[in-house]
Amino acid sequence: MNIEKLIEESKKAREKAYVPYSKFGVGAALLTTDGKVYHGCNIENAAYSMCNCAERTALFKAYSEGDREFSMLAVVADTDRPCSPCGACRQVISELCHKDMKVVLTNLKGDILEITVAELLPGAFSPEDLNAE
Ligand SMILES: O=c1ccn([C@H]2C[C@H](O)[C@@H](CO)O2)c(=O)[nH]1
Ligand SMILES: [Zn+2]
Repeated sequence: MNIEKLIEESKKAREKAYVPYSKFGVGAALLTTDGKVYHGCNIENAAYSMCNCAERTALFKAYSEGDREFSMLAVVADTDRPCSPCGACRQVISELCHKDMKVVLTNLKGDILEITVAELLPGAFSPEDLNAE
């Protein structure tokens, strides 16, 4: 599975977005090290703070199925710049994915930004911080 194919998967995921309030659909595709792809879309709610982003949907689906090892995450939305994950997703991605994992941010115009998990959230609060005495 290459970058272009995973981006296509993220676009398919975006078509499932439930976005009656923002009308802003986002898609994510998470590739496991053994080649499985988890789709995620954003899912909104009339109680707005309950909205779940596409990135966390994909990660939580994978974790809940027992998958823990990932090689790439692609995210797409109809944005001017490559879609930029929110702070909450950056925090969750930082904990659940390897710091060197590739993150591919893109938009419908075809702009692509390739970064790593570490670059998404430099200095992220991490599980190790809980162990300080
Ligand atoms: O990277 C992003 C940015 C935003 N959203 C969602 C949250 C909300 O449903 C809508 C508008 O913020 O887009 C995502 O799913 N991922
Ligand atoms: Zn988010």
